[in-house]
Amino acid sequence: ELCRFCVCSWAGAAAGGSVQEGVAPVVIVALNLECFVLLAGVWFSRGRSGHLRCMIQHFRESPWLQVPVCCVRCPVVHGMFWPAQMYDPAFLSVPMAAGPSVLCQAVGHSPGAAQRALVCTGPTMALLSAGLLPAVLLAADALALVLLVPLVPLLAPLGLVGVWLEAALRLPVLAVATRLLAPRRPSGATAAAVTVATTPAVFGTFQHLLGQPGAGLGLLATAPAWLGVTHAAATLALLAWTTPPVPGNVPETPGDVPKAPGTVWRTLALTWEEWKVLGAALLCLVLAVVGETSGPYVTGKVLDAIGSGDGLTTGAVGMVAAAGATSVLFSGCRGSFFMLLKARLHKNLSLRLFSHLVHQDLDFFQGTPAAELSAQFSLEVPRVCMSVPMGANQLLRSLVMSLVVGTFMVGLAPGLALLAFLEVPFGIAIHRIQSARKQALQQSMMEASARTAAGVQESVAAIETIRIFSAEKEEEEQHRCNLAKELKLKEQMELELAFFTLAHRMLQLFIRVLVLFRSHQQLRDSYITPGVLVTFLLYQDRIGSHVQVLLHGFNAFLTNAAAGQKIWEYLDRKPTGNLGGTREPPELQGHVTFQKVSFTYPGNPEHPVLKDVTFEVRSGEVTALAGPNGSGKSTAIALLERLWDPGSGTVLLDGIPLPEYEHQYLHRKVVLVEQDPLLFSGTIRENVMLGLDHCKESELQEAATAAGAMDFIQGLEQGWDTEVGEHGGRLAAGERRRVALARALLRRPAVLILDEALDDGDEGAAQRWVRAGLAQTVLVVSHRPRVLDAADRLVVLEHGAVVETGTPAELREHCGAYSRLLLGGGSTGQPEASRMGSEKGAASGRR
Ligand SMILES: Nc1ncnc2c1ncn2[C@@H]1O[C@H](COP(=O)(O)OP(=O)(O)OP(=O)(O)O)[C@@H](O)[C@H]1O
Repeated sequence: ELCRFCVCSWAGAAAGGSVQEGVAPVVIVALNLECFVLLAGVWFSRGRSGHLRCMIQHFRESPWLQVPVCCVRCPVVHGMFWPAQMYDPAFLSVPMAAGPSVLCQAVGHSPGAAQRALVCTGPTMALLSAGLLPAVLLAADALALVLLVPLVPLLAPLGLVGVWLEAALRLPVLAVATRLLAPRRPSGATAAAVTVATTPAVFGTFQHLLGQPGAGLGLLATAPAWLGVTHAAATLALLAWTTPPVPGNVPETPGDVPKAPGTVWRTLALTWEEWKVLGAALLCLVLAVVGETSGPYVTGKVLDAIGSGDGLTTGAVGMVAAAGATSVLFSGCRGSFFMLLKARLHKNLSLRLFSHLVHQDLDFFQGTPAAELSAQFSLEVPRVCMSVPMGANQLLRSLVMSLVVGTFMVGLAPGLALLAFLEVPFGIAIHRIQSARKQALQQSMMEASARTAAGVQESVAAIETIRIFSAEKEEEEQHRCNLAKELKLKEQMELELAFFTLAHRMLQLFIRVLVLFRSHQQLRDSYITPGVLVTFLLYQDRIGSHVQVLLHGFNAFLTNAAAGQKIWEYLDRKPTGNLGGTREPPELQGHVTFQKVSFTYPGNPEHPVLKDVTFEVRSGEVTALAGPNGSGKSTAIALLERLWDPGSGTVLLDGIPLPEYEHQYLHRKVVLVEQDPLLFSGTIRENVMLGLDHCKESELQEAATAAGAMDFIQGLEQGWDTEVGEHGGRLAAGERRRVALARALLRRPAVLILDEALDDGDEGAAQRWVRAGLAQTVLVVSHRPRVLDAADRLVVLEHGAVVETGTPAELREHCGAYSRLLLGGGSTGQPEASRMGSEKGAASGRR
């Protein structure tokens, strides 16, 4: 906005200068130029090249005052460019009064987008509302100048100071006047008031500094022509660029810098925890800046000393060397300290996030894709941790350097400095346009790369199918096509980078020539010495690069810090489960009671999974949970493992509710072995001993023998020291299960839960373990009739409710749900034998 109004008023100011000299055509040229510069202004302020193209088309096809009327700014969906139809002449012919839905249909937007779309009303209404601000400003300014007439004799002798005082007195009048427009006060009203008030004074100051001493604009109150020209330019610009207010809920365009002050502050607070390293880095930064800035200064002094005939003294050479050495030494230390800071922050934040996440409830993990969580660790944490060290390293250094060097430059030669500073606004303009283009291209590039990567992944995953159908050629062609698209985008990016670099270099060259031209005049008139000129040119070289870093760096800092939004959200998330139990009795019987337990998964609140479930698992017995698929067996086990807490009712262990037990103690005493258990990379021994500091070899052997794992372990070449591979992938599924059983038995659990972990032929194993004291109580979940029949007691679930309990013999005799389950497939109506294989897979798959 500032750019928009600055540019508009500067063009007006330039036109005003020409009018005073009586060159009328320049006014027209200036106003036209202004329009085009403003186009560019809007282009980069919106971050959309499409906007410019759209505008130019409007320019071509309609009188330019209709531009705001024709401009429809639709929210950009998913950060894509404006739809191509936007530039379609057919779209441009849509009557503007047609309303949002017609316009948005014309550009192919959804009705939802149509509601959010910005549509101007009729041409007359738009012009009227857009014209209100300039009219109010003009009226207020005229009034202010009339009021200021009595002060002219006081202000006029003060020269430039008087001009600025006049601007300062006009400003409050203009600002108050814009308040009169409330509640329909446009967003840029203050900027417009400030620009209109200060433009003549700024322009006058430039004229004074660059021209002959004494030249420059007089008081506005004595030159009303100026008022007319400035306001005319501002009015045209405001009319052309006023867009209707943005309604709520319009998504931010990706070009906008994310506003996340919370995340920035929290990132800063995180950095503050390492204040010692940060302090050391900042100290080195200051010392390096001192070295860097004093270098050109002492060089200039040395040159002047040589020029004046004093010659090259040791002291002078020593000063130059000291400045250089200070700069080099502390720049290096500064970089190292910031790198150290980054590494420490990375460690702290990763650890904090991980420790927080592992305590979250299961519903959090079910609702958050694993890929998203791992992306936080691999991408976002490094970005956040890099933001402050990199930002401070680059931004602070460049900020301090820019301020110090800028002040030196103004002190040495104010006129030359102002000329040199012209590079800043134009540099900003080029940078904004470039980054808008880059962002859009990067987005397309990311999509193209993702497509290529997905293609490769898919081909590799489906290599057998490709071979079977001999589709290698098609896959190759597809990959070539993807790569070609990527290459094209890359080329375009490089080309644009080259173009913008060239544009920036040309700008620098142009300003450098201007400065040299002007400095030649000043040298000739003895305003400056050659030493001052050399110092000035050295400083000019530096300030340009520092301003560039500031421009790039600030955006990068905000974006990187804002990347932590999700991380802070995760860190703020409190687990709902209570893990604060303290009981750790030395002995446990392993008696489990489900008392009127009901449960519903948070992800599916409409569907109660357990309803008033009450049953017992007696100590010293093997109890089996039976029931058709989806009857709630695994859910009951999950409650016993405290993966979830019941919605109502209680699960008791030895008469004490589970939440009262200390978390780690409970999980040492209640151990679960699943159908397809997870092994960790490492040896068989390490997997069996997992989490135990030490155990006797005899205990290890006993557990492995009881689990039926001893035979296959002894058969392996490396025996206990065989590597199982990632997730135990080098072992067969049955072998993995036996290793997991050995791991469970080694701990001698109070309650051993076996979820589909027993094969046919293992049916007597659970009883043997209980008798041998390897487990006090065993709870078995199985679909295998032989395993169920071998249990001491059965609990049959159907649709989340207990329908039968008793010994297998009693239940068989009863001919109820259990018999139906064995014979007819229970409530699913499928024969049991045919369901066995598929159930195993389905059950483990869902789990
Ligand atoms: N995480 C979950 N979120 C929502 N619903 C779930 C979840 N896990 C299971 N369910 C649902 O809960 C019900 C009971 O599932 P559960 O896995 O406990 O049954 P099961 O008796 O163990 O079945 P199976 O014999 O096939 O293993 C099913 O309807 C299932 O769809």
